[in-house]
Amino acid sequence: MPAQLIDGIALSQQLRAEIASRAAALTARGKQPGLAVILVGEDPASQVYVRNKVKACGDVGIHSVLEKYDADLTEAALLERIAALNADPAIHGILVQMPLPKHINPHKVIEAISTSKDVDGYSVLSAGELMTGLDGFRPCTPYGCMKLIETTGIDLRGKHAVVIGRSNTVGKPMALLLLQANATVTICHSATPDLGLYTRQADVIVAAVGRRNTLTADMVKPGAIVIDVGMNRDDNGKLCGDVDFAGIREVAAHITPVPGGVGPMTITMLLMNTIESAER
Ligand SMILES: Nc1nc2c(c(=O)[nH]1)N[C@@H](CN(C=O)c1ccc(C(=O)N[C@@H](CCC(=O)O)C(=O)O)cc1)CN2
Repeated sequence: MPAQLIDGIALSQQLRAEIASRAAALTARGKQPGLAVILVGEDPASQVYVRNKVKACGDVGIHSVLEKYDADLTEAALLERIAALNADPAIHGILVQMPLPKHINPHKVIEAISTSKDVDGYSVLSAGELMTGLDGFRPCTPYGCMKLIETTGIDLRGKHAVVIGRSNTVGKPMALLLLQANATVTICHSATPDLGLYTRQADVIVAAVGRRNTLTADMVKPGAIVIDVGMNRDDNGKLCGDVDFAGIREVAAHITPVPGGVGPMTITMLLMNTIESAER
């Protein structure tokens, strides 16, 4: 039997309905949640993402402020804007769309955002909170992956999870969230020899490498859960993930599609973090 699809669009709709009612409750108490979205430069994909974020905010009753700047904005000017937003009581979350132009240091920018408004969960303090099990903001993509895994109803306690990728924004926080859920976690990466040796033992595989066909059917244990974080283009320019979806669908028990899997959840969990910030 082919694997069941884990539908990120359907789950997003469900969670966004919950977010909308929490936003309405806050607004009724005179505290409408607010998100500031900052875009520097003209990267076409980033323009789409910020537009979608602003629209998503409107749909769930979160007040949003979109600040768009030319690519030659100075780092100092950006830091000044962030300082002003940190002090703005109507703003509960600040998001700076990545990537930034080369002359701006993304680490400096992320660290300038107040931890209490770091709804991307990218700062060193937020990472430390996740690492130590404190109640901070979880980075949106791995947070969304956990919600997708939850829909399978499978308890992760004692399961073997393999994360492919070690980025600060996906791979590392993903591994920590799986660990928090009591999975036994292995992190594989570009220097791992014989990736299949590890993935064939996994009950859950999260692929976040940014290279298509990294995971093929022969590398997956029958009945596994496969979460595909990749966003690549195939030879025909069509969006595809990191895994051979058609092949793995015949082996796995649950799999996320690309598009329509992890991607929509990234924006939904940003909304969730913004609500959580306003509720704190
Ligand atoms: N500050 C941030 N910058 C970036 C983040 C982030 O979480 N915070 N993530 C990515 C881009 N991103 C959101 O910003 C994002 C990427 C993809 C999707 C999505 O819904 N993808 C769709 C497909 C879209 C398409 O057809 O092109 C899907 O997978 O179904 C949402 C958000 C980098 N920067």
